Amino acid sequence: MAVGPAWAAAGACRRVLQRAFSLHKAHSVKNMETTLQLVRNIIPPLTSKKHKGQDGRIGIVGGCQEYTGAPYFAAISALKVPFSQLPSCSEPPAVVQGPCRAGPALSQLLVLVSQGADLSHVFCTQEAAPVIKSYSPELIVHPVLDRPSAVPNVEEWLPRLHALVVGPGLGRDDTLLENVKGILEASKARDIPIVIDADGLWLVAQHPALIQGYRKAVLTPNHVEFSRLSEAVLRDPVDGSDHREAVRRLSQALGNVTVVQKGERDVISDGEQVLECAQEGSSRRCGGQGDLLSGALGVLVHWALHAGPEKTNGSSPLLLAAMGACSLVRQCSRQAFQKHGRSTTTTDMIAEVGPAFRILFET
Ligand SMILES: NC(=O)C1=CN([C@@H]2O[C@H](COP(=O)(O)OP(=O)(O)OC[C@H]3O[C@@H](n4cnc5c(N)ncnc54)[C@H](O)[C@@H]3O)[C@@H](O)[C@H]2O)[C@@H](O)CC1
Ligand SMILES: Nc1ncnc2c1ncn2[C@@H]1O[C@H](COP(=O)(O)OP(=O)(O)OP(=O)(O)O)[C@@H](O)[C@H]1O
Ligand SMILES: [Mg+2]
Repeated sequence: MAVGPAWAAAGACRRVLQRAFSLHKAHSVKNMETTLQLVRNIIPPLTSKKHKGQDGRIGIVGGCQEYTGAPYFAAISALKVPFSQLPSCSEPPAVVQGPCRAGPALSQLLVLVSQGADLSHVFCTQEAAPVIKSYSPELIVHPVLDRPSAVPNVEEWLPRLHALVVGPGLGRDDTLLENVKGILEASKARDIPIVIDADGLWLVAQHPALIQGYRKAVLTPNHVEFSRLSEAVLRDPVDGSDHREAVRRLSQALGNVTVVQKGERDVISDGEQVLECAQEGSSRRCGGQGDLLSGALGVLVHWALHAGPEKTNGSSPLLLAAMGACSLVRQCSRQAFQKHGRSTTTTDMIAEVGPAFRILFET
């Protein structure tokens, strides 16, 4: 087979990346920069040639009586990641909220983007819906998750969604979890990328077969969720002395599903490569930062898979997406902490998504 220069360049870049991350600590700053350069490649350019929906619509599955903040944080962070899709004026008024695309000059367009765009759908319980809607008029909220018809109700929207984030604020009610099983199966059948977090991970720990071998899934466990999952899947206690190997093993056991273990450093693996995100964040550990990550990751996963191999230079798109989202959330945390110190909350971090994105990916 003829090997072209682009392929050779891709191979060389992959080897550089692999070598870079196997020598992790010594070159961590350089490695982060190498990967962030690839992340920049997957960000879709802002152009007037795009059609409605091309840059992504994200669905969040979560939100119940107890937890309304988590799905809101995930949905609003997906909405705030800049250069996402602008709503078209031809969208039905019932679902379009916020600015629409009517051919404004670039400067106006940038202002509109920084105000947010219509792309986040939340699928939650009846009780949670009015609460989530009241946080933001920009979110599209479907009160369907506790209905007997939940699966077909969500399935109806799947053709219009580019990625699903499952679990923030879902809770652990058996009926809801049963519905989410059906939603996961329907999404896999359509080959939709799925980010699984929080109670979605609880469900996966009970039924690992749900995502076993699904290469378009990314799991984002925190410390406790990671231990729970590892024990369920590997059936032995986690080796706390080697995070990288523990994450790689879990990913491999799940059939190379991408795993992002959040912590002081975020460890990311697809069962083969292992990356670490050591972007400076902050010491503030308020609730909701993980939800911010899962929402942003939903957008980046779509962008990375959509970008194609010439943009990712042969690297795993999901690893790049994870590295991008982790860096973004940590940078938001750092900037928010500089302004608000110990009183920083996740809402302060959301306000930093646009500026953090520019610093990381547009310089
Ligand atoms: N405002 C909201 O509505 C929020 C709701 N949340 C939701 O709350 C539900 C339960 O989530 P939990 O994260 O509490 O999950 P769990 O109920 O599994 O609890 C995990 C526990 O581990 C602790 N933990 C986390 N990281 C740790 C670490 N590094 N070392 C030691 N302990 C650690 C947490 O404090 C928590 O008590 C989920 O649906 C989640 O999405 C959270 O996302 C936070 C914000
Ligand atoms: N010790 C730490 N130092 C710096 N950043 C951290 C630390 N622990 C977690 N983070 C960052 O905080 C973000 C959320 O991780 P965390 O472990 O708090 O998730 P979580 O428990 O799921 O959050 P949530 O409250 O939303 O459920 C991640 O981007 C991660 O990089
Ligand atoms: Mg969480």
